[in-house]
Amino acid sequence: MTTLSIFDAHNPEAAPAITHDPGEIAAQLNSKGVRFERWPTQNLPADAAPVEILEAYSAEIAKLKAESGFQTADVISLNPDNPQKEAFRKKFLDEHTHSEDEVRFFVRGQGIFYLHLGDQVFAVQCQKNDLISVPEGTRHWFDMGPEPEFTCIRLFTNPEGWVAEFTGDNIAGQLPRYEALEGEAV
Ligand SMILES: CSCCC(=O)C(=O)O
Ligand SMILES: [Fe+2]
Ligand code: NI
Repeated sequence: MTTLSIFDAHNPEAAPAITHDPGEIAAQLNSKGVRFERWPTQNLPADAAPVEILEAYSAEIAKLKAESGFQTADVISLNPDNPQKEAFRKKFLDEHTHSEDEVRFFVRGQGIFYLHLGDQVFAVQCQKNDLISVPEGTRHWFDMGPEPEFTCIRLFTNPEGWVAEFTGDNIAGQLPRYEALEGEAV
């Protein structure tokens, strides 16, 4: 179930405020300038090739490109049998920013986006159907967990795609990781 857990960035050990209501999650995120919507998905095989996924969602990608000026789309897809899963998980686990607006659309599985907005961290446990934006300059990180299972379409305004600037802040290490949040919020 999609879940939003809001933490106090200065008191990461305090219990978060938790909601599972998609309307409430959207309202909370929208009030911070973050887009959150639930879009229809198709049932594609877990091992579908990126080109097949981009083709299957070409209408949605065209809509997002026309609306928001996105130039590039790619696909990130992980399964628990991926021998490089630990390295992939690590790649996104530290707080970073992007110098452009980005969108993520979960067409399969789940993962947690942590958005550090002012004095709060919004941990969004995204699921299949969830579309979330990461506005330019937003401090954030992503945890796919130890047994990753997801397919995400990513949209970029930068033709080169994913470029991250790490903040050097270790806040990500102070908040509960995927394993802890998964149990707490379900
Ligand atoms: C679910 S997409 C992988 C994470 C990512 O692209 C990001 O943190 O920018
Ligand atoms: Fe990112
Ligand atoms: Ni619950």
